[in-house]
Amino acid sequence: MPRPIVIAPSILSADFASLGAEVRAIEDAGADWVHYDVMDGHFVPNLTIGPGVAAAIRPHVKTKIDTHLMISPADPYLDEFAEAGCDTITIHAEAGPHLHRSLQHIRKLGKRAGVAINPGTPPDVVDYVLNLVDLILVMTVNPGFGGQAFIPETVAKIEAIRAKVGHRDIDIEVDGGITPETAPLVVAAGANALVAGSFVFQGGPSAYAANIAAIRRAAQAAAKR
Ligand SMILES: O=C(CO)[C@H](O)[C@H](O)COP(=O)(O)O
Ligand SMILES: [Fe+2]
Repeated sequence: MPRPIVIAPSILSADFASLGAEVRAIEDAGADWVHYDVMDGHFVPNLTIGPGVAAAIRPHVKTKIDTHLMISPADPYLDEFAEAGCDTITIHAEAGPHLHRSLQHIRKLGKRAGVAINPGTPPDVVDYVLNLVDLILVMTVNPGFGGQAFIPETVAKIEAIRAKVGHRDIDIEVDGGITPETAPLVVAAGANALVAGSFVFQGGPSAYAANIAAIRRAAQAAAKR
């Protein structure tokens, strides 16, 4: 069975002064997961939020917190993100020397384990951890900021990852520059989980449902082909 299409709005583009209300609004508008971006000013050139804010929004989230750790090292913080109530914890393959050990640790914490790969990273880094991952995040921009343009060369890499994953129970997620125009490209290449920040949050809460629906429609049309 193919994995269902998932739309995961990135709260990087939400109003940080009202995160609880923003999370409730995107879920009411049809979000499948809440994508939670953690940046350390070291692995990526930007700083965002940590496990404390994840714990604060947890009571407002009915779906899943899909955590994208853009931090190095990640290992010292995995327990804290698990305790905060994150459901999926995704680490970057480039962020540490012990990808296998880090993924084992996330699984031991009882969480879904994800591995993310930057646009310049070859797909082969996932070859020997396929049995340890629930999600592979193919970055479609260089991580660090919302609102960047989709990098078209990443489409071939999504295809390569889909060929490796086959019908395993693993989500293939994309993140960066996802809109109704780019969604069909990534879904046709094999992605099923689509993160979108600036597109979903544009226009404020009254526009969230239409924005999510526009991406979902474009993705589902491509999935049927
Ligand atoms: O991980 C990220 C950036 O590193 C964000 O999830 C991503 O940027 C989403 O934002 P947008 O849809 O605006 O590109
Ligand atoms: Fe992200």
